[in-house]
Amino acid sequence: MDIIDSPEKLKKLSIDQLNIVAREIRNFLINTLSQTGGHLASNLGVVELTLALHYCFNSPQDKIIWDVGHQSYVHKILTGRKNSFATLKQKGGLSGFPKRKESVHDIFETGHSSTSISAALGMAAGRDLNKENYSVIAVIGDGSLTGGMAFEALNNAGRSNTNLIVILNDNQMSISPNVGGLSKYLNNIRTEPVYLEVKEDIDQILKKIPGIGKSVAKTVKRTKESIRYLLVPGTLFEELGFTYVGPIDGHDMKSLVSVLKKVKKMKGPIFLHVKTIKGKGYSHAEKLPCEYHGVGPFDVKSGKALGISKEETYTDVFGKAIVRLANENKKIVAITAAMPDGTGLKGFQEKYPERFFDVGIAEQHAVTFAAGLASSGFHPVFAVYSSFLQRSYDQIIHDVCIQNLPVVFAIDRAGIVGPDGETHQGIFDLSFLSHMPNMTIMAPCDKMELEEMLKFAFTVKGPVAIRYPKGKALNVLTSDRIPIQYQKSELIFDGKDGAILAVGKMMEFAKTIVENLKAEGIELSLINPRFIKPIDEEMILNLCAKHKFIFTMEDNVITGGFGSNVLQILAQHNIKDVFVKIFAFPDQFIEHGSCSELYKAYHLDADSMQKTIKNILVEG
Ligand SMILES: Cc1ncc(C[n+]2csc(CCOP(=O)(O)OP(=O)(O)O)c2C)c(N)n1
Ligand SMILES: CC(=O)[C@@H](O)[C@H](O)COP(=O)(O)O
Ligand SMILES: [Mg+2]
Repeated sequence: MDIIDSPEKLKKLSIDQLNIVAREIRNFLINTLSQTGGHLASNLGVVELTLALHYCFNSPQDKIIWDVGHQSYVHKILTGRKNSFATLKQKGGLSGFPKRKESVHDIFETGHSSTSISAALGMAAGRDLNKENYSVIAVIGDGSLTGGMAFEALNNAGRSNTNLIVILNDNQMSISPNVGGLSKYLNNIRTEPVYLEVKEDIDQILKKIPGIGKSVAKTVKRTKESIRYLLVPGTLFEELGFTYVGPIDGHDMKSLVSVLKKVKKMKGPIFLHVKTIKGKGYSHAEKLPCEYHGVGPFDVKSGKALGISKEETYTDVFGKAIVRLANENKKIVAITAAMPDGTGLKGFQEKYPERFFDVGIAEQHAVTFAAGLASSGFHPVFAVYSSFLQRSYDQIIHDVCIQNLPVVFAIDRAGIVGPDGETHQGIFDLSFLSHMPNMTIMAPCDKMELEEMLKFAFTVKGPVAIRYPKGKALNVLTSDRIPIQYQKSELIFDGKDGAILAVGKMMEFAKTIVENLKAEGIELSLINPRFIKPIDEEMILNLCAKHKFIFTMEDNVITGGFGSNVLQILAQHNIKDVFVKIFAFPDQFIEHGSCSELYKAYHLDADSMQKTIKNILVEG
């Protein structure tokens, strides 16, 4: 394996040698990820498939697009990046997803699911327009195939007549077990794996039937079709216009290489169905693929997580609170887009299975589905990561907000998420939700407030978004708090030298800053805005009457976020004598790294902000 630092070297190996490399790669993945963490189970499942792809095709001339990209580690190893794995997902280190700046072999960047077939079809169309000749291959998991974009692309590609290869990596798992009709359909094909072999024999069989010659070609075709229907229960992909090949064993190197070589020569859109086992080769991961989907450091022998924090997270707080609320309010129903564990809905799923809906990786559908439930008298909560909610922008406006339907958006992983990087940072939700009429947006500053806000959200007669961060749930403020009132902020400290308005998680930093500066004789007011929308305008105007300096803090991009909404109020009221400093992420994509490193890098940690505030106040 050490000598394989480019696909060219791989091509010189025999099938037996490829199998040895596969074993070595598995050991490498298990040992390395046991220290760095990462998406273990998905990568263990595609070792042979990735080797066979690089063996049979010529990347980067041939384009391989990895859907989601969390399973691209083997591809990274084979394209010269093995020695960077110690830095996986760390600041300045190897990304956990395909990145064009990392390698010419990373032909298209991914992170969110279900984009690969569209991108591949676009590349194939570009190739055809340029009259070039190379293969374009989308590798998509069965979970990602449940996303709407994948269906849209299949529909488009199937009738396109272009040469395109879609490889379905079917391990029957999303992060959790895969759901839905398509998953059931694939499972039926998996259990009746006779098509590929028999299809090749059909012509032979027909030739033996007397009287069938060229003149009866139509009859032959019809007979072939009916035999095909007999053998495969539904040929969805063929009906869409693809040539379906499979299912084949994705851990049998010989079959993979032989089929890929054939597929490479075939014309038109090809759908190759490959069966794999998530976590293959590491018994703990094979047994519990969901737990080993994404891991932190772990002990290789026992499989046990190392140094895992038993501390309660905001996800846990949400998960428990929603079960309690659902107990009192039978109209509460919960929706996830394939992430019951990550969003904390597992408890709800167990307690109220009939009121729980896993719709697959289908965030757009989830929102409109919630709107439908709300229209029939239910009060849905859609628990979703901030970055994945980006998918549902129009559905939130068109299906929820315009009709002012009571849907609660429980937005987890809001703000910086850290090691997953650009595609996963939840730093846009305040901006893209703020401009939606009828939307209420709240951000709790600690765990008690998350519970209170969730309770409050179900009393609002319209859409409500509550956004909370990844990680440990804190008790930031004291327990004697004023109850939540619509559009009302909360004054925490009253000072004379300036005011800080700290949204959600930023309250942790703001409180420290206020306390530290007080010790230095600087007295600041501290406000917990609670509502980002509708914003507490009265409070802002009162602050402006009293202070010359206002500091806003948010873990969102600066464009269109909370601070920018504050400035808008000042502009509308023609207030010119108050200086507003917005602490927010700049108008750029934020790379991977630990959360604390990223806050520091963007001068949004308590120390950096304290220095900036002090400078401003001292310089006047
Ligand atoms: C739009 C979107 N929603 C949710 C996710 C979170 N997510 C990452 S991987 C994954 C499961 C993917 O399943 P599959 O494509 O079958 O890949 P496997 O891990 O089984 O190899 C999910 C839900 C995502 N990346 N993108
Ligand atoms: C690849 C992907 O999108 C998910 O697996 C994501 O990495 C999960 O993030 P959490 O670990 O925060 O649940
Ligand atoms: Mg899968």
